[in-house]
Amino acid sequence: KDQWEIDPEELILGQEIGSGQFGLVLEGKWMDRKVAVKMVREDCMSNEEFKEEAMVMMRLSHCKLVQLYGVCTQRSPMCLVFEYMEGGCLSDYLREKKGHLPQDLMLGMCLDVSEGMAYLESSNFIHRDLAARNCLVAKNNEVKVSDFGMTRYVLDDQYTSSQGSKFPVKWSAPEVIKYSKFSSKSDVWSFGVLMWEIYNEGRLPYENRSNAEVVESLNAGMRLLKPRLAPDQVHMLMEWCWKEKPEDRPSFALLLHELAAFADL
Ligand SMILES: Cn1cc(-c2ccnc(-n3ncc4cc(C(C)(C)C)cc(F)c4c3=O)c2CO)cc(Nc2ccncn2)c1=O
Repeated sequence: KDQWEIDPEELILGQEIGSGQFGLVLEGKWMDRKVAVKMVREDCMSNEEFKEEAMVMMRLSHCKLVQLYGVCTQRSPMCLVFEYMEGGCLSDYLREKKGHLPQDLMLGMCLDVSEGMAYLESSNFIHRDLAARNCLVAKNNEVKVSDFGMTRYVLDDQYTSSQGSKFPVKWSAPEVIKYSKFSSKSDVWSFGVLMWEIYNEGRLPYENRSNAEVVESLNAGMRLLKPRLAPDQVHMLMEWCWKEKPEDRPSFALLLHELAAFADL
């Protein structure tokens, strides 16, 4: 049997914790561990694609990535079994904690994400939709990166095409918006926006601007303003992530190094 195959008999399903991109997500129990179980609707992903994806994601293992434990393909709908993250998604968490986020917690969150992303970068794996909404919070307030690479299985072209209404323009690098040119350096651009979200306590970037207006202002060289709570040195990193040319942006390895230095680690 394939080592990523989980025996459905060992899986106990619980409450619904959300309706994800590909279908229902339930909390559950597997091998005495609390898990999150994502049911994948057949029309979203072919079985073969699904298994191949699972093999890739099983190999990507890091303490700051939400871990895939395995898959259940013997039943329909198939499901993905993940480590359970008590705190839910980071964007909701930031909004709930607004006004009570100490500086070292916000810096720690940026550091957590940069660690997970530096690992993906070293594995030549591109996230493609890095944002606070796609990070999760663990019991100990640790932040982990989630749903990396999963955009490749979204069938809704409102989401996948850069002209689509659901495309994450406000987190996307110029070369992604113009040419769909994804890279770890375009993930770095998104990381800059994610740092802005953290220091703005979960506020949405360019809140009352349309995607078209955002593209226009970026072309004019305009960038998101320094969040009130962000130290100058962190704002400097954000602006570095938003350099027009990908090669002028820092790597995640370098961002991790800088953020660790700010945290005196
Ligand atoms: C692992 N995990 C996943 C989730 C959870 C629940 C519902 N939808 C999602 N999401 N969220 C976002 C998401 C995004 C994508 C893109 C392709 C990148 C667009 C693809 C997805 F498949 C999902 C997904 O499934 C998640 C994230 O995968 C919630 C957890 N935990 C809690 C705990 C308490 N309250 C709420 N959630 C948890 O531990």
